[in-house]
Amino acid sequence: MSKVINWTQYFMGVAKLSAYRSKDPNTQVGACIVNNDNKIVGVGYNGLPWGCEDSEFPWQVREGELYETKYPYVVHAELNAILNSTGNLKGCRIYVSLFPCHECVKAIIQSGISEIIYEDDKYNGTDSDRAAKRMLEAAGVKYTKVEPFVIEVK
Ligand SMILES: Nc1nc(=O)n([C@H]2C[C@H](O)[C@@H](COP(=O)(O)O)O2)cc1CO
Ligand SMILES: [Zn+2]
Repeated sequence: MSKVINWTQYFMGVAKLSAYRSKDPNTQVGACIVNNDNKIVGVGYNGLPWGCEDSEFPWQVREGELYETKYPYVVHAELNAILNSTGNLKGCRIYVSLFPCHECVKAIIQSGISEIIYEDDKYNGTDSDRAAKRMLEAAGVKYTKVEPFVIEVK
């Protein structure tokens, strides 16, 4: 019998495959938005906005003056997936390889997405993470952690 993956593995797999497109040398994140018919309606990974060349922005820099780091320039995977999506996201689920930050959570809530499925939560307990969860709980958006699913890319 050939191997068959379940829906969660499939959508998380698409999210994680997308993450491999990210030029971020420290954290590659992928996201996949799915509607109630189990159709994919948006994917994204953390990258620079259109027109911003990877070679001209400081991907390697994580500390020091904000302007000199990668942080003000990168579009997070979740926001890219929302911005890349087609149509109304009300009631959709978002599969993301890393739990969303407080900024993406605002976009997730406002777009009508009703559930977050995530795998990694390496920033668990940070202020951003706590603020994110505070908003999700207030807005009634579910978040569910799933076991790691290995995608092999050679
Ligand atoms: N959920 C997320 N989605 C994302 O796309 N990111 C992006 C922003 C940066 O490009 C990178 C985090 O960089 P670092 O601080 O781990 O070196 O991942 C970060 C988070 C974490 O909340
Ligand atoms: Zn974010």
